[in-house]
Amino acid sequence: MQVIACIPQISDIHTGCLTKMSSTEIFMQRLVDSRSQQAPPALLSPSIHTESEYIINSSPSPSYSPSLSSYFEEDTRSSFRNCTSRESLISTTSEKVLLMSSEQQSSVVQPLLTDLYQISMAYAYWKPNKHQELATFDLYFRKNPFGGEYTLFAGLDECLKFVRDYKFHSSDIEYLRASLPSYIESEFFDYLSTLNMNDIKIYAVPEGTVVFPRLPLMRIEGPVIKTQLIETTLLTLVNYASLVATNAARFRSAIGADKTLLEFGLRRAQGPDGGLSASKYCYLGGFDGTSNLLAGKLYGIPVKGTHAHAYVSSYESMDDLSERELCDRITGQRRPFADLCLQYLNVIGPVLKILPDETNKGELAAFISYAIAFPTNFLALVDTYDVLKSGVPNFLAVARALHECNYQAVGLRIDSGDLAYLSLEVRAKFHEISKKLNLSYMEHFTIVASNDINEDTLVSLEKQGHSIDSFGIGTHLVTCQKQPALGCVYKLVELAGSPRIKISQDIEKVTIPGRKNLFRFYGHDGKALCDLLTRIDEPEPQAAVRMLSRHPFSEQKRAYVTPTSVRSLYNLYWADGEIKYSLPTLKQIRTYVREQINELRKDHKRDLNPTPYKVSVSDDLFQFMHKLWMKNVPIGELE
Ligand SMILES: Nc1ncnc2c1ncn2[C@@H]1O[C@H](COP(=O)(O)OP(=O)(O)OP(=O)(O)O)[C@@H](O)[C@H]1O
Ligand SMILES: O=P(O)(O)OC[C@H]1O[C@H](OP(=O)(O)OP(=O)(O)O)[C@H](O)[C@@H]1O
Ligand SMILES: O=C(O)c1cccnc1
Ligand SMILES: [Mg+2]
Repeated sequence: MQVIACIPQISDIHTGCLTKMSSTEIFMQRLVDSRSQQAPPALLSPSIHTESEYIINSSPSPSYSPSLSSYFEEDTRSSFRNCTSRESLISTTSEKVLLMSSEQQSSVVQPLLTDLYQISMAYAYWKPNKHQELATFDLYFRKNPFGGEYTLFAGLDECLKFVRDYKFHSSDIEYLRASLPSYIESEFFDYLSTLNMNDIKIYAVPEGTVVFPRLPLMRIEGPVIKTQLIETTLLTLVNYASLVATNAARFRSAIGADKTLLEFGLRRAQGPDGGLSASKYCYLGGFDGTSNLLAGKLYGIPVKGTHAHAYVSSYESMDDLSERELCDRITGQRRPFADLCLQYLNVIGPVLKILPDETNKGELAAFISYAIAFPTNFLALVDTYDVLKSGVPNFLAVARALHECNYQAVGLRIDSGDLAYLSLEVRAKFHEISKKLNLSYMEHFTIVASNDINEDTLVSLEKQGHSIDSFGIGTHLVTCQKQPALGCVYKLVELAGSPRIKISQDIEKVTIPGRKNLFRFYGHDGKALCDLLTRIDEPEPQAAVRMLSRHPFSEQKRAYVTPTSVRSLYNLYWADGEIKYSLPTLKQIRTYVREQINELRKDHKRDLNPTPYKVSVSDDLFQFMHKLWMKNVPIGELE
């Protein structure tokens, strides 16, 4: 079986258009192949063919305040206008691609993507006919990641697609028959082969909601065999998604709303599926784009990119240039572009106080060649030899020559050295040149920085002062360097109408029993005050009504709270075999994430020792839980 994410795509952004038929057919064929001959009916339904054409254009907005206007809606701007707008910096030229409907799920997400013990338990539930007993499970985590005090809930959309498409295929059943002990009754496998998730219910907080430890992010109700069987897959869909989305949001908070953040992590991610998920959920968490083309195609994320050192070092001298001319954008006249670049290097050198002879001519040739290939999107990687003595003067010479041919360069990327210092020095040189040449836009060329950037680097760069417009971030973002896993768990809280509790010596690990509701209280400033869990049949808390909220475990920790407004956090997302709630697009979730983070008080978000947010329980739930706790803990005997 092949994971869709591994499959080489039929075109990349630089090589032109995909044709509608071929991409659909090939994509479909791969989906089918990858599910061992049988594609699930949902994947073969005609709806998958309803894809529409989009233009991959410049990004919608480099800022952190994207409007709902789609990246793909800005489809009519000319290349030249793209290149002059700051929004389009380092984006690719306009290319037509087909955006696949994101209705489908990576084929790796399927019922066998689970732990053996789920199937073992399923059989053990089924054999004594216990499997239809109604169970409730809570999915939650116990500690916020990265030393922070909030987490973004992500992955819900994928969980819902998973339960929607849940079906063991004949090869899965064959595999299970061959793998499990031979005395397992054959009827169990027959039962599994007809199993679907139509009679379970999933309540959840909306995807993108800011959440906290111990809050059930999802409440799953239904026959115990089914609700148990989906544990591992739901956890794997939520854990990394929420972790990396939270990481992205923290990077965003560190650098502010006005900088462009690009995810460059595919090469460093934990495998192809990890790379694809990283691109998706970093965008959700507040990044502006990705270098990952497949993520762009599948999820409609803006794709952006520059070039690598290999390209620069592939040229040794000006003699390597096989093409030296460029057509003027307006007149169409052929211009001696390489000669113009050399000429302008002689003008720029003295202004920057460098000897034109000293810049690396292989680098200059590479820049010239790249500018001829992408005259409207020229962005040069300037640190292959020496940023200030070679890369920047060469870049500026080419930019000036482009101007002569009625194009505007976009900017440059720095991938080593002291990024704060270099960016300020480079900006100062832009300033000098723009004054000298009387070309004011040159002062505002984009400076992209990359190279092992993490959250602390961003915080530090902000403190030092810098002139970077855009950050390309890979390794530390997608691998979640500071904390590589979120510990979401899935715990039974009720069976056959009776509450269940899991006791632990570690008080934080004791589960909160029974079916519960979840409310967020807001203060008069519109900021979130605290969250409150109640028993399922308690009356809903009301705005302006004072009520007692209690710490779930510490008896003495309690407070009266009078919320200005109250929000019920759960929606019923899955019931009667269908997704009940119209799911927002990735872009809408991204906007919601920003609103959610704005609802949090600053002190919960600061990078050093943030204030913990209060997650409380109602008095009723507190009493209920502690009674059950007492009942379940045996009294010790001292001798
Ligand atoms: N001004 C700065 N403040 C804090 N961290 C910075 C700053 N500039 C760069 N960094 C970070 O410092 C690290 C520098 O990496 P490293 O020591 O490997 O140097 P380098 O510039 O990549 O060296 P080389 O040119 O040899 O590859 C990177 O993680 C980078 O993100
Ligand atoms: O640094 P990251 O945050 O992971 O971002 C992605 C990196 O990937 C690229 O180069 P690569 O690391 O492959 O090679 P290089 O370090 O030698 O440039 C790019 O130049 C960045 O440095
Ligand atoms: O486009 C880039 O500059 C890029 C893409 C991936 C990794 N590093 C850099
Ligand atoms: Mg690197």
